Amino acid sequence: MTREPRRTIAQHADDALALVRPTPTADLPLEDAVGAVLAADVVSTLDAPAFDASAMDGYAVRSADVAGVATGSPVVLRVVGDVAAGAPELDAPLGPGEAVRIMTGAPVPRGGDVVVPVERTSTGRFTPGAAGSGPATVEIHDATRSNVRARGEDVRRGDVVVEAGVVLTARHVSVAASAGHATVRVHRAPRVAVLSTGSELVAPGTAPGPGRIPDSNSVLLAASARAAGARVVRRGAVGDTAPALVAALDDLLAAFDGALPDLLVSTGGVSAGAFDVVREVLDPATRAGTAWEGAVDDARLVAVGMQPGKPQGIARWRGVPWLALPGNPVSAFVSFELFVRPVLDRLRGVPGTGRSLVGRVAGEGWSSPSGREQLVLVRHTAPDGGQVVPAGRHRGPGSDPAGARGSGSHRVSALAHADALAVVGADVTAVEPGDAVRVLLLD
Ligand SMILES: Nc1nc2c(c(=O)[nH]1)N[C@H]1C(S)=C(S)[C@@H](COP(=O)(O)OP(=O)(O)OC[C@H]3O[C@@H](n4cnc5c(N)ncnc54)[C@H](O)[C@@H]3O)O[C@H]1N2
Ligand code: MOO
Repeated sequence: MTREPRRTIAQHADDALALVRPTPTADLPLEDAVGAVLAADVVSTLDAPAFDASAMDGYAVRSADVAGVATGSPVVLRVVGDVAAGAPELDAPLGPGEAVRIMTGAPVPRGGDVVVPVERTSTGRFTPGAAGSGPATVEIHDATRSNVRARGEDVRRGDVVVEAGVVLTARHVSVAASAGHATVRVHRAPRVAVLSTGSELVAPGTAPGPGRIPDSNSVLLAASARAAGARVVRRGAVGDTAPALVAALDDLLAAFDGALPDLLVSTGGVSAGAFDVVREVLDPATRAGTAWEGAVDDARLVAVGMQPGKPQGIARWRGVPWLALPGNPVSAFVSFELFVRPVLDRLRGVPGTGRSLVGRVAGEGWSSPSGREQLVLVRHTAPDGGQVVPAGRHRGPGSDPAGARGSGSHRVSALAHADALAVVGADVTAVEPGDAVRVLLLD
């Protein structure tokens, strides 16, 4: 067997990122683009507001005519017309002593520069459905606010209103609509094929039988990738034989309507066991002379200086990037967060590299392996943050994340209990209560 090179988390993450490039771009209708990453700035084709618009239902007037209102002198103006939202601007400018009935969002006539809300006039209120009718004159009671929204005061034609690289939400696509667009240019959703290996695995919901357990990792990885914007095909529980794995990988290459996936993600079978089938397929010593020897390129089985998640595989299967994660559920989760998520982000066009760590304080101590970075599922002790403690249903002696009984990478309950992932430096052997810790906040 080939000796494993030792890599840091950062080095392995870089190796994984180097496998992929952003997906091609296409124009998508606005509603279909939510969740995708914007590939080109959205530039407004319109001014917003598009014209000087009324902010109130009321009367458009000339400020010169209503200057006396503030000093208590009554002002009576002639009502010369109506302008509703959606109507073109009136042809004639507003003359001295004139007012027009105007509705919210309607263009203010030339010459008019103040809109007096109807309730601040002698009219009191307009009657719905009675457009165009009303008293021939109006007395203005208050004209302290202009209530005119100036053309272009929010957005000017040519302004960038949404920047490339954002994960589009409903808010962003509504702004694109306001800016005159029906479509936006986005990166195609990454196509991700997920499979889990292990003859002990049964489909979720199936009674396991002796020695067998539910396949939770393929659910974890498929759901995580989908939530990260990918189109996912999941293949659960491939048995621990090389031909079964080879057949499953080839099936997955054809699972996206004839298009190749952008990424294969597997769990299990990468460590030192006699049935570690991913290792068997990737290791040059065991794949030499097999029918699938030529399918594997750039394969590396590495020991990453981390706990959990040490054994990792990376390769191309018939040219398709493949990240082979370890099988322990917490190891699979941590591996997704540290290696798969950044790859998905690069595929879907997110600029930069990932989420930043935030500072917290340990509410309890725990031990940490020397020479390896430690990833610990933790939970905040109060909703407002501050202290974190290791997560998991059965805590207390024996639940130390790096204690005598191993890293706890089998403790699935912690996945549901945690709200953050603490990252402890490789040189730290014990975290004491009150120590500063860096955490990734989990969604
Ligand atoms: N002699 C050594 N043994 C092990 C080493 C080592 O360095 N030397 N590394 C350990 C570490 S660390 C890890 S992590 C695991 C990784 O092993 P594999 O990737 O080969 O994973 P498996 O052996 O297939 O499974 C490990 C464990 O996880 C359970 N599992 C697997 N797949 C799933 C799934 N889809 N859903 C739920 N649970 C799953 C599996 O039943 C095992 O209990 O190796 C250590 N051993
Ligand atoms: O690295 Mo293993 O992932 O410690 O359990």
